[in-house]
Amino acid sequence: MAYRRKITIKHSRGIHARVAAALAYKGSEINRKYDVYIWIQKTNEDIKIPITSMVALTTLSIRKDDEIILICEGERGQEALAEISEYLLDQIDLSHVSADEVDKVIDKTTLTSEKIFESLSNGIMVVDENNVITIFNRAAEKITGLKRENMIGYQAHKVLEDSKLHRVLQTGEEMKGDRQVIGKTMIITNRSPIIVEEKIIGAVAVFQDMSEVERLSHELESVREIKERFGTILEHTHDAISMIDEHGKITYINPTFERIWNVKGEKILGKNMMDVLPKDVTGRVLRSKKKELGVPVQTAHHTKIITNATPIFIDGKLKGVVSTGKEITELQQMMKKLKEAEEKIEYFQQELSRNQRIEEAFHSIIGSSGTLKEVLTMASKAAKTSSTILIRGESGTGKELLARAIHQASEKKDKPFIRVNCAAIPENLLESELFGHEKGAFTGAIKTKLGKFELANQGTIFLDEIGDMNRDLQVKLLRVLQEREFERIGGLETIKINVRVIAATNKKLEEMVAKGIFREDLYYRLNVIPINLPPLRERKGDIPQLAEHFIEKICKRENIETKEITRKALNALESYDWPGNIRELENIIERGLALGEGSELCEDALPSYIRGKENIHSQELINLIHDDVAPLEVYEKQIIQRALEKHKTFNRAAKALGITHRTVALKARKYQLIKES
Ligand SMILES: Nc1ncnc2c1ncn2[C@@H]1O[C@H](COP(=O)(O)OP(=O)(O)OP(=O)(O)O)[C@@H](O)[C@H]1O
Repeated sequence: MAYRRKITIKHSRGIHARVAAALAYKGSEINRKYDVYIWIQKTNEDIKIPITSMVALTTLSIRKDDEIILICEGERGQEALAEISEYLLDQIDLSHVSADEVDKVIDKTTLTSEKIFESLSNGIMVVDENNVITIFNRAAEKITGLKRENMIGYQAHKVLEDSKLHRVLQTGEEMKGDRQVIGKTMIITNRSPIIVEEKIIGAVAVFQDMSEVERLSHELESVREIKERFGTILEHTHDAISMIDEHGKITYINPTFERIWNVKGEKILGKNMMDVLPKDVTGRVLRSKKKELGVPVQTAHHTKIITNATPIFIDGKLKGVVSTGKEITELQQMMKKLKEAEEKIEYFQQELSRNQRIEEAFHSIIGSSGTLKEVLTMASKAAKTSSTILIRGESGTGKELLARAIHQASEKKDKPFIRVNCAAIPENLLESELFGHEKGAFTGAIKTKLGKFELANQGTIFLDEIGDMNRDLQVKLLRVLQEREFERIGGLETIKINVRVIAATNKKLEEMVAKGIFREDLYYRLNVIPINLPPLRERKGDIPQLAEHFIEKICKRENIETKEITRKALNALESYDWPGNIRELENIIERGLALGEGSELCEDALPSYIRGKENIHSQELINLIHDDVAPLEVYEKQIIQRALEKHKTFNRAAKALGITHRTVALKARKYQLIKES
């Protein structure tokens, strides 16, 4: 029960410090006596102050004739109010109060104030009206790094350079939020005058160390920035993200989550996840406190997602669960696309390296005539397979060169390329050359020898002049082509091989087959991919390019300066028929470079039979006194031609030349001296 009473203060100086002390003393006496609690309130203010608090009473600044309300709680409040009112209205005769009692109250109040000052974390510096420091608390020492004994009793502006309290004393105006740096510390200071009875009796500065606040504000700023950034990421990611707190309440879901689960944030935020979306994994993780990764979940839309849910612990305490979910369909599509892209890349890489390999391999074959182009296209296609190839063409047309290029362009390029010239090896040795022999297999076989087929295993064997192989060997070769196996001469072991066969000939195999010289079955086995290299006379357009190529090649080899070929010389080369084909052209160029003088390869450096091809028929056949020596075939052709012109029939021409009728016929056909019917 509270009792109230309004009274007017009559004391001439209002409730000043000593009156407040006396009143506080009296108030506590009455409180005890009647077992009550008394407050004082100014009529126009809300705040009520316990009567026992001297400092608080003085802060009310109650003057003479001010109205106050006395409030008393307690059963005997009426009596207590009567006694304290009487005391107050009596004008508080201070002479009746023992100085000792008042001093006690003042002491207590002063000590309390000091304790308060000391325990404040803000620095406090008080000066009197002369700007002499009277209070400098511990926090002030700590913040400014200055010692109290060097401050108290000294004028503030003398010991603290930046102190502005003297200005406050002069103006009586407050200075708020003044920032200053003392040492390395940022300090914010509020300064106020202390005014008693309208007189400035001092000033107080309250300062606060802002370094920590600044640091915290920076930290807060960074945290805010991070929050903003993560917020943006979360809002825009394609993953469904949700968070629940430790009670299972939904605290966050992002737009993808809303879409995938067909929910609206404003409807489910704050609700329990288990109630709203029981299929979601987060509830389970909240209970188990263990993360779950890669959990397939079927959402409302029949969309399958893969969810990862992780509990969040802060200082060891479970604070909630965060989950991320990715649509499987999207994932699967991405995987599919990735796989397709990988396959494509692999394919293109293979194609690229294969094409590069083929291009490089065929780079050494010069010529751009249509016929050669066709041959190269065919050969590059054949290179991609492992089929047997039969290269046809006159001597010197580049059969071996092409065979090597095919090998280089093929998958087997890093494996051996073995060449066997079937015409150059005596018949009785060819078998052992091709298939090898065991030690003691025949006289002279002193040790086991590997054949060329074994050496070429995994690679390519080039059987040059295949038309010169005898029938027995043809059988054995046929078996290798069919079965991919053979035995060494004198050996029992069957040797398996994986070899690409490229055969070459300048012979007319079809005729040989017809005559029974060449096995038909072998012919078909070899002729899987036929490639015909045209003679040079049928692609004369390639001559300038070839000539240039050989000039460059030879000059480089001989370390001499490259020469240009004159138009006349080229004309001469182009008018010649080249029975020895490109090999012959290469030789002529080499000879011309060796014999010719000057910076150009001129017509003079060419042999006379090439220079004067137009007059060949009218020329003396062979003039060996001249330094020009042509390939044997050139002379042979001319001799046969002459003999036939003179003797008309093969028989008589043969007799005149001292060779058989058959040889004359063969040569005449070879040099196209007769019309084939
Ligand atoms: N198109 C070409 N470009 C550059 N050089 C070539 C070309 N054709 C052939 N040659 C060169 O001509 C010479 C003869 O070629 P290759 O030995 O390949 O002919 P071949 O037809 O195998 O001859 P043979 O039947 O007499 O064995 C080689 O030096 C070769 O490098």
